[in-house]
Amino acid sequence: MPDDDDAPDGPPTAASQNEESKDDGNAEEYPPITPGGSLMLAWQPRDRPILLVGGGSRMQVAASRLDHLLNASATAITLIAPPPLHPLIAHRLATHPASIVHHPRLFLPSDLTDPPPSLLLTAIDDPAVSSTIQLLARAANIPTNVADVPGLCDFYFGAIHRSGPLQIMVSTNGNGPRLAATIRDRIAESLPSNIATAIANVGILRRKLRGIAPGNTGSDISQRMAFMSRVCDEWSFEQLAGMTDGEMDLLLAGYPDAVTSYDDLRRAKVELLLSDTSL
Ligand SMILES: C[C@@]1(CC(=O)O)c2cc3[nH]c(cc4nc(cc5[nH]c(cc(n2)[C@H]1CCC(=O)O)[C@@](C)(CC(=O)O)[C@@H]5CCC(=O)O)C(CC(=O)O)=C4CCC(=O)O)c(CCC(=O)O)c3CC(=O)O
Ligand SMILES: NC(=O)C1=CN([C@@H]2O[C@H](COP(=O)(O)OP(=O)(O)OC[C@H]3O[C@@H](n4cnc5c(N)ncnc54)[C@H](O)[C@@H]3O)[C@@H](O)[C@H]2O)C=CC1
Repeated sequence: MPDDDDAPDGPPTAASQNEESKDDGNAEEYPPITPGGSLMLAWQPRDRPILLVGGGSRMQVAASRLDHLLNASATAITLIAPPPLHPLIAHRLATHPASIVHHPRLFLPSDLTDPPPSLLLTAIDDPAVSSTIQLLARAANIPTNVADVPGLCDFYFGAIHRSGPLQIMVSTNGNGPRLAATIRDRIAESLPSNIATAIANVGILRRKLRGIAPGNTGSDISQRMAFMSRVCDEWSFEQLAGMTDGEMDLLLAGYPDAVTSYDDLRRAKVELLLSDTSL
């Protein structure tokens, strides 16, 4: 009997047998698989319907979920929560009326069908109702988070740090949520202060690059990727954060071959300025 607790239940499938037969003898060269983690993604809710159930005040869980949704630009949130509402939720309803529809009542099964949400979050203090909602959602294949009940969650929330375009989520995979927040704070403290500007500038540079080299063949893409990778590796966060629009254009003038270093670019800029004034 194999003593592998992580092995999936049931007989091997055609796919798993096929995987075994593909072992080419280089197994020790490949990174090991460590099951038991989470699939961490960067979900883009956009206008897809999302259902949030609960609006309580004790631990502010629904209020925090709502803020996460709004920060992710979700625009089709339905909130099912009888009064009283947490004051932060009331404030968000007032400031984001186009993105949130509030029904001041208890959950109804029809909330899962009319329309079916792409995501369901519950933050309520009634475990029996929580598990009924989760059973209905599971039957309808709706990914669900039941705050406080890991066994009923298809996905967990994590401790999140946000700075402009940068977002970092720490998960302890259910082991220590409070520790996740502490680790998040330590990571945030260790980040350079200009990191958000550096990332935003790289975003601008990448868009400019696609403007001057819009090709979509495999080699166009590889060339753009190699150039951007070199810029990101060779320039420091500080240099990237300080990059002006004109410097970006100068840097891109070397595309696809030269990736000018920060010092060379500054020197080229001075030379350009000098030659301009000598005209
Ligand atoms: C599984 C998970 C499911 C989910 O909710 O998604 C879950 C479950 C449970 N939380 C419990 C307790 C606490 N949760 C917090 C705080 C947070 N909890 C969050 C996520 C998660 N909590 C998911 C796992 C994430 C991971 O492990 O990485 C954070 C990170 C994100 C967020 O919720 O937004 C947010 C901090 C965010 C921030 O600060 O920014 C605090 C601390 C505090 O409130 O200050 C406490 C008290 C201290 C303690 O217990 O550690 C209990 C026990 C209840 C009991 O004892 O009865 C359970 C149930 C259980 O473990 O069985
Ligand atoms: N991150 C986490 O995982 C954490 C989870 N929790 C848990 O999350 C849950 C919610 O906590 P709080 O936000 O403090 O809220 P709360 O406990 O103050 O209020 C519960 C809310 O649920 C609503 N509610 C109850 N039954 C409902 C139903 N059938 N339909 C719609 N709404 C219903 C109530 O009207 C109220 O707004 C609690 O069980 C709490 O223990 C608490 C701390 C951390």
